[in-house]
Amino acid sequence: MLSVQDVTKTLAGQQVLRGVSFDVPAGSVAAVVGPSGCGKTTLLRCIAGFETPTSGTVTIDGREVSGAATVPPHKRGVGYVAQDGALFPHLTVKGNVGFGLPRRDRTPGRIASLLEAVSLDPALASRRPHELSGGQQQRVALARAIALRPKVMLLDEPFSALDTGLRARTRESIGAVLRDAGITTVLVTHDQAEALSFADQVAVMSGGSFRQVGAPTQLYTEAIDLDTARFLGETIELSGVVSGSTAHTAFGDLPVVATEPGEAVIMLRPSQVRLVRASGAAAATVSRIEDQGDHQHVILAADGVPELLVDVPSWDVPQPGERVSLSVSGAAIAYPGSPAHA
Ligand SMILES: Nc1ncnc2c1ncn2[C@@H]1O[C@H](COP(=O)(O)OP(=O)(O)OP(=O)(O)O)[C@@H](O)[C@H]1O
Repeated sequence: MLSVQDVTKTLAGQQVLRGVSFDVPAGSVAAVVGPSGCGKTTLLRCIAGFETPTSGTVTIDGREVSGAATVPPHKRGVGYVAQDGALFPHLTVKGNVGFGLPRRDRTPGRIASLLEAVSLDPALASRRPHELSGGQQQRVALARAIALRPKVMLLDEPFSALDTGLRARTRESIGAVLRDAGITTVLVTHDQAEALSFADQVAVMSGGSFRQVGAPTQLYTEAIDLDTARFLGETIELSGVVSGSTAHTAFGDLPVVATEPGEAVIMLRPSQVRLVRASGAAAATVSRIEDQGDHQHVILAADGVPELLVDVPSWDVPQPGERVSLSVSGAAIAYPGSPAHA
């Protein structure tokens, strides 16, 4: 429904986008995640029409809006919420939210339901933007964009000014509003946990191109390379030698997704790993414990290899000197490279 094909963009002599392609099916949510400066905002601006791609095409609902012909931003059916919200300072909250709606739709009930959708107290409706916090302003900007029921919604870090609890709640309610309305959405964020929890499809961006595009679970469990795996979440990394579907490591033999035999970095997600205490085949020794409150870091040592950190719940903590082994759910993945150490 939204299709971006081989889009490049050069700005001030620098190639900011280097051939970006992805399709976002109608009514679904895609997230683009990547470090600061990798080109996320530039990609959104190309989709919105605020920038013209140097080459490549953008198609919305089967109509090419950027490429051979160029459709101006206001005729693309695209909503855009910028990082700073960009509210009209002289209008109240209800004036901002109702801006662009036909007069007959600017009813108190409609405005209140839009404010509710973004978890904003309707009592704020008569305030002006300078009387709101940054996070409240951001939510007014979201409500204003949703009000117009665009075909495509582009969200540039819209939750970044909100604190953790409010951020999760607002994200859920905005996600539900967008899905219920069948609005095709692209969210840009540098927060991988946000991307993985919000979207049907996640694109990992780096240096102006996509490294990997896929469903959240697929990316998390089958990252294409070690850097992407590290970017998407915590890793446990061991040196090992792969043979068939087993990786031989100093911490014992572990199941691994079958791959090229030989030396590799064996990567596990922390949630895959459990410590087994008092095992006859124990492979490691607990060298020390670091108290994290709700859980404990257990630092393991094995002969001649760097330490390894495994989390355990605070109510089942092994003692320093105790012998333990690793029990793994699913399989590890082997990558070329060198492991990061505890
Ligand atoms: N108008 C411009 N002229 C020249 N260079 C630009 C322009 N806009 C962006 N850039 C450069 O393009 C690169 C990508 O910028 P962009 O804002 O797209 O990144 P981003 O991934 O959205 O970053 P952030 O997460 O920090 O917002 C950066 O190196 C930036 O300096």
